[in-house]
Amino acid sequence: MKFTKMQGLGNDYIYINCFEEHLERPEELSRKLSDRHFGVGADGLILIGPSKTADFKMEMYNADGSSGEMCGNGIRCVGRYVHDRGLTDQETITVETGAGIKTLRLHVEDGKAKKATVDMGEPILEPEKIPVLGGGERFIARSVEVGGREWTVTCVSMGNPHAVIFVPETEALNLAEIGPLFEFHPLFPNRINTEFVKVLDGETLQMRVWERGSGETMACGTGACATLVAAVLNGFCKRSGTVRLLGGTLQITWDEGDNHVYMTGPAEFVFDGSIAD
Ligand SMILES: N[C@@H](CCC[C@H](N)C(=O)O)C(=O)O
Repeated sequence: MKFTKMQGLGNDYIYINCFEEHLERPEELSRKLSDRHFGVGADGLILIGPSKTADFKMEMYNADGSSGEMCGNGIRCVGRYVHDRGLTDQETITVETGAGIKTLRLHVEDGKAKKATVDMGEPILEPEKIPVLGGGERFIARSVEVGGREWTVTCVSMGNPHAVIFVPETEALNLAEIGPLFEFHPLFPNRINTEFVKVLDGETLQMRVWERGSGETMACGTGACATLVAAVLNGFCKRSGTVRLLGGTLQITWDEGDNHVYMTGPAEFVFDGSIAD
């Protein structure tokens, strides 16, 4: 079976072209191939295939085999893959995901879709839809005890669930210890992606992320969108800004007109490979 490894800001996935390949157990394959010592090494697996409702369909699996509804860095790589490998000649494409159909505008340079702007849709703020327990209209700046410490948490879904926490410093945090305590906290029935964010100024946010199912990653596109939305809701940031992650930066805008979040960032090929069995 052929595969392609790609990355968006160091958030790396193994991509399978399901127009050509047939997969039986993607959860198991994701676990096996994502292993950085015994496999190819990745944050998970992304399948690109035909859709009945959009130009393409994307399915994503985390490194532990669980599935995610949406992947912001992954969808830009899907855009680059289908464009650069000749599956489309369009520069605006639609992709069906577990969080609905997303529209991508590809930024083509020298024949390559090196960047994309993705319409990530409207953020979901109702606690029962995120989902997070606790009721109320929105889950903004609520105090939650995790690991014997009080954290101020804002929850946002970008089709997948995020808990955003504003902290004075991100570097010193031991994410390997705190991350799983949030991910498996009983407050979050579907587990959670957690972003730890330092506000640098009114349009610049610095973030580290502990991803549901993959642990700490270099970047999370949906997480960067949730972070900007949470920063606006808390009065820390303008509606358009830069999110700095370990692997690079994303430009995020929460449009006042249509209430949609727009994400712009790069997408890169790493290598092609094949798996014997
Ligand atoms: N890295 C992704 C998000 C991947 C899915 C996430 N771990 C989940 O389970 O929701 C991104 O760039 O958005």
